Amino acid sequence: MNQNILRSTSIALADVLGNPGPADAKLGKFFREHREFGNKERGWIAEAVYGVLRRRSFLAYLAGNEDPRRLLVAWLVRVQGNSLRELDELLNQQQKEWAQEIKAKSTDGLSPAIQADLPEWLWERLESQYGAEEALAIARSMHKSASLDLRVNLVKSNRDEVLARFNSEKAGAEATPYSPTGIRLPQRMSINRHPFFVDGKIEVQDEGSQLLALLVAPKRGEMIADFCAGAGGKSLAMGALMRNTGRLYAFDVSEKRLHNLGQRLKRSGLSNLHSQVISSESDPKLKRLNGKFNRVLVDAPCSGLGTLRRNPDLKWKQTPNDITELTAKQTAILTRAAKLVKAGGRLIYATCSLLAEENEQVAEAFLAAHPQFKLVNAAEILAQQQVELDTGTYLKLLPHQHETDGFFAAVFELTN
Ligand SMILES: C[S@@+](CC[C@H](N)C(=O)[O-])C[C@H]1O[C@@H](n2cnc3c(N)ncnc32)[C@H](O)[C@@H]1O
Repeated sequence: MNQNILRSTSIALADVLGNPGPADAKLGKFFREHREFGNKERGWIAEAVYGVLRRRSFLAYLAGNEDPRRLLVAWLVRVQGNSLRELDELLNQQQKEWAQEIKAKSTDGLSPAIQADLPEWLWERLESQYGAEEALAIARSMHKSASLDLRVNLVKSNRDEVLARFNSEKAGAEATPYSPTGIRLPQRMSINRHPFFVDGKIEVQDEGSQLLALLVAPKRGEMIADFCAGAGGKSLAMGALMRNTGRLYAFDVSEKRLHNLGQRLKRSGLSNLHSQVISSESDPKLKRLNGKFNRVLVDAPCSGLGTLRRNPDLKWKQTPNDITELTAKQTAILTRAAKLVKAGGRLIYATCSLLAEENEQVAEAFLAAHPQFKLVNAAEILAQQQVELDTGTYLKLLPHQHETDGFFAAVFELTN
């Protein structure tokens, strides 16, 4: 790597820090506009940009400000632990002086929010919810990048076949600890051209997300709705659990996301999945489906704070006001989706948030307003699915404990 790469990285970082929009989309655009970089250089730039986003407040403290170049120098010296000699080719004279100054800076007495690398409001919420020690452990576990988890598509393959193939390629693949269909690769690698991916034998899916599909526990021949299907990660997992029988409706307000689901559907070999764009949760199209479903999954739009290993920019973008708006939306979607459930059927509410406001509080308010639904123990359902994981009545996955993204889920059953 050379000074030119560092200059380009600081341009990409300035865009990600200074403008609205998701970091991955901005970085994608940057690479499309800078085709001169090869795979190795792109990897380096992405790692540096994400590395800074994960430790932004710690690095800003060390750098003295948020100048992207100073943040990058601080990341190289204090997070990556590079010596000044190792950085000789990469830094210009002025940057070498910054590096020296940053290396010598004491970090004694840093505030907990800076240690956790969270905005103050978010640190306060996590601390009051989990206690200081666990909140810090959760936050720190998200300073690292996530492993690459794959889901084996049981309609086309099995876990042994996929494990054997990746291990013959020396990819260091392992079975995931909880999901019976999961495989974990230690390194992020480009999987899109892998023959098993092209053939639809595998999908990229975090183990936590796979567990949510198992928690829905759809059976062969049933009517299932995925109310917020997005690009269909959980729809595809559920369709495979149903062994391509029954009927699975994938709803979403985003035509673009459902279009992406369509692309993945072709590879999956599933024919039991029907996607439908809705205008909102109160789309009149839904009326004819009231009381028809054995299972309805609401994988609600949320703050995404459980996915900070992948999307570290979210912690700097969300505001307390966003959380208030999201909880109102989550409640409205859950309330409407509940009408689709048939007697004896189940409604599953899920988020990838860590905040009680979006999780337990939404679930409790729903139960209070809908006495015809009762809460079902998530650990018991998972045990029936051969998954040994007991996080209590609710499913609560935390990155520092389960090495998955942070997820919450509550299962409600409509009494006969
Ligand atoms: C957490 S994402 C879903 C992820 C998806 N289930 C998966 O596993 O890949 C939430 C989704 O809710 C959708 N959404 C937002 N408002 C909605 C609404 N009122 N009704 C249905 N879907 C909605 C968003 O477009 C987004 O795709």
